[in-house]
Amino acid sequence: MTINPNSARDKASILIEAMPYIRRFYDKTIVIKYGGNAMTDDHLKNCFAQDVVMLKLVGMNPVVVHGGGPQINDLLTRVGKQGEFIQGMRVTDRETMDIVEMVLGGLVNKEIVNLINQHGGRAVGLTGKDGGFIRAKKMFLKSEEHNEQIDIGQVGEVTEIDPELVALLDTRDFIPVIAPIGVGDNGEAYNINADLVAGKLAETLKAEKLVLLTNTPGVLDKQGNLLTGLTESKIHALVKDGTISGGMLPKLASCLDAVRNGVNTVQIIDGRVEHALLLEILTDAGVGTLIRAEATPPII
Ligand SMILES: Nc1ncnc2c1ncn2[C@@H]1O[C@H](COP(=O)(O)OP(=O)(O)O)[C@@H](O)[C@H]1O
Ligand SMILES: CC(=O)N[C@@H](CCC(=O)OP(=O)(O)O)C(=O)O
Repeated sequence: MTINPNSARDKASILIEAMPYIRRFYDKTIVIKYGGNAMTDDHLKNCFAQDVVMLKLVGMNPVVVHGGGPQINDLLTRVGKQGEFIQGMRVTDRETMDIVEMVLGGLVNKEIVNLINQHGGRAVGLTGKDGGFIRAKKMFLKSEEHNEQIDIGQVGEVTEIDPELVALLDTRDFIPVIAPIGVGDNGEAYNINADLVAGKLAETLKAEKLVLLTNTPGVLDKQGNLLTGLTESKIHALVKDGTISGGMLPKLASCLDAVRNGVNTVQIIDGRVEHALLLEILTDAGVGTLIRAEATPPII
């Protein structure tokens, strides 16, 4: 059927289509990871902010965790430094850490907060230092060949998230917008991959859904076809044969952690599509890659 958006009947049917989704997600927490690669142009950023406000207005509790990898790279280049990644994690020396905090906790966080507020929401920006709510410790990577530890500087892994601050904001209908910076036992700042924070936060908040917006249609096979219904064993096979690499590695690791720990649905979607978030949550047209627990039957 072709939908004519000018016809009253078709407009109504689009709205009615949203009803089961609104019912399902009403009063539920939805953690949204907004990747730096999906923050490409102003129009898309405005669409994203409108979608978040819409979800809040229909009674859901959206919590935004944002990245900003490309935006950090831009500032590093301006100060004459080159960004370096190992296994999808930025090598973070002290100077880089300062830039990460400036970009994530400052520029990117406040831009998203401002956009949501301009569209009628009430967003509040946080980093893990606020209320000390994201605790972290130093992360070491394992070298694939020699099983040795690789030190990548001030990069952290989440040890604990205190859900109270987010819950408090929720009671007053604020929308939390969270930058992935954690705080260590001695007050030191850690640069944490935003996917890892989003996954852990979804678990801690017992979110109904985790949605990750990025710059691909989802997880693709070697021919570029979209894959969905991915389970742990399928993901391991795709990592082993080199289909999955770079930034997709931490993304899928945190998706798997989230489904293992009680988040009902985890979906990677294309943030370059206008209103991708709204389409994913409120319509039958949601696309992208669904990640599911091994034993769960496919949702559709
Ligand atoms: N199998 C795959 N399917 C899709 N993307 C992949 C795959 N393997 C690696 N990637 C890379 O992962 C990137 C997404 O991760 P990342 O750059 O960290 O995005 P974000 O900033 O949204 O977190 C894609 O742009 C792509 O370059
Ligand atoms: C340790 C680490 O790699 N941290 C990331 C944090 C930002 C991020 O994750 O941004 P995206 O979601 O846009 O990739 C970084 O420094 O780029």
